Amino acid sequence: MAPYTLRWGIIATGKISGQFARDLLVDPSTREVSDVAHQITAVGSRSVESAQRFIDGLKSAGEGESFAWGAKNGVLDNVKARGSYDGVYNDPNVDAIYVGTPHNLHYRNTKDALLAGKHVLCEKPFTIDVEELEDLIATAKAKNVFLMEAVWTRFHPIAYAVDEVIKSGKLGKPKRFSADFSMEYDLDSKPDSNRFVDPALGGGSLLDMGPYPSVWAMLLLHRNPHNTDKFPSVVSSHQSIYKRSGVDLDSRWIVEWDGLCRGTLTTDLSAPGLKENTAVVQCEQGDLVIEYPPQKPETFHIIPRPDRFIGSIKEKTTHHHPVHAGNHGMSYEADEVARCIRAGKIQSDRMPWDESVVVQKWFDSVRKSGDSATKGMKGSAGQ
Ligand SMILES: NC(=O)C1=CN([C@@H]2O[C@H](COP(=O)(O)OP(=O)(O)OC[C@H]3O[C@@H](n4cnc5c(N)ncnc54)[C@H](OP(=O)(O)O)[C@@H]3O)[C@@H](O)[C@H]2O)C=CC1
Ligand SMILES: O=C1OC[C@@H](O)[C@H](O)[C@H]1O
Repeated sequence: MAPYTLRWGIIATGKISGQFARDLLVDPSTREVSDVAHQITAVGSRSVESAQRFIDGLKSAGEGESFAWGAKNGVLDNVKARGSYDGVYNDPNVDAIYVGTPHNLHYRNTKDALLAGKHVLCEKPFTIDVEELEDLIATAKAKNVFLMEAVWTRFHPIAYAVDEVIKSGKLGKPKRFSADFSMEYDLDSKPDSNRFVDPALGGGSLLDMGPYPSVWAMLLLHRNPHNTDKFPSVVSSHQSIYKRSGVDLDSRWIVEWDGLCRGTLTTDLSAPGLKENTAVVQCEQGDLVIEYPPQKPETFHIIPRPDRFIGSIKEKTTHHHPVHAGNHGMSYEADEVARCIRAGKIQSDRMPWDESVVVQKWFDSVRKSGDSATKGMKGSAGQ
């Protein structure tokens, strides 16, 4: 049977939109996919020149680059450069919109696309606050269109492999959890307009990096068969402030899953991160440990408890699950969007709205309890 082909409109021509578009141009068979395929039919930017440059860049992939396949095989046939985002929302040749703008714009761009009747994949973090997110969900329901937060990591091969271990029950009940995303970003060398530095763009470590320790909290704890708490909340948090602009340099928060355990989640723009244990769940029978980087890990370990504690895991085992060669790792989430839309679904079981809401509420709590320049930032829902 011919694959179902989803026609994408890309909103914004920044760094990650480029990465997402290049992954749409990779031959799906290289990741063993034959049921869905992708086309890019429009690119929208604040300037038509930038949209055209973006398209030209995709078309001029060098021989040997994995995304050269798409240009030769029709993925960019009939693609249009648009000098406004509206031009993409209103394009009848676009089925689904990818939103790759800074955090403060996710709500406005996603809402406009949904209102135009388009399906939407919106970059993380979904919105600035949970009111915005709830409004987007209500809009997707009202328009009967698909909506998902682009948490790409959830769709990586390693995420499914970790699921299997958790669901097998061999680790037993979780006792505690920690997950971190840190990177030495050198904010001092960046201009005031940089999206990490500028509070008006939703800058700081929490909103940008917080989705990744949260991925592992959701996969290792929240979706764990031992968990019954649908609304785990933040019981304590702390933020350090980057003085020049007032954004959070680091954020730390503790979440409690009632009846299960607590987890510590951290983000940091000033330190390089933990190579071998970026996320750890300690369970009755042994530990599961995921290596850096948390947004795209390739390796996890299952580790026995320390010698003087008895557990049924007797030997350390190491498990490698890289993304397929030639693929940055974003095509898997695009495949999920295509499959859901083909099936007539408006949300994904793998990245459901209620789980985005749980995480968004953590960010709201940490932000509002802290002292950063985004503390009082209100989303624009209802305005
Ligand atoms: N999944 C992942 O791995 C990653 C996700 N991200 C997420 O993607 C989003 C974008 O990040 P990234 O691509 O790094 O950001 P960039 O700054 O590289 O790009 C953002 C783009 O948004 C558009 N834009 C519209 N209004 C503004 C504005 N006022 N200021 C700046 N840009 C504006 C611009 O495109 P134009 O001029 O064409 O309109 C710009 O190029 C964020 O939500 C981020 O968290 C980022 C990196 C990795
Ligand atoms: O989503 C992301 O993943 C990779 C990071 O380097 C980046 O800051 C972030 O936006």
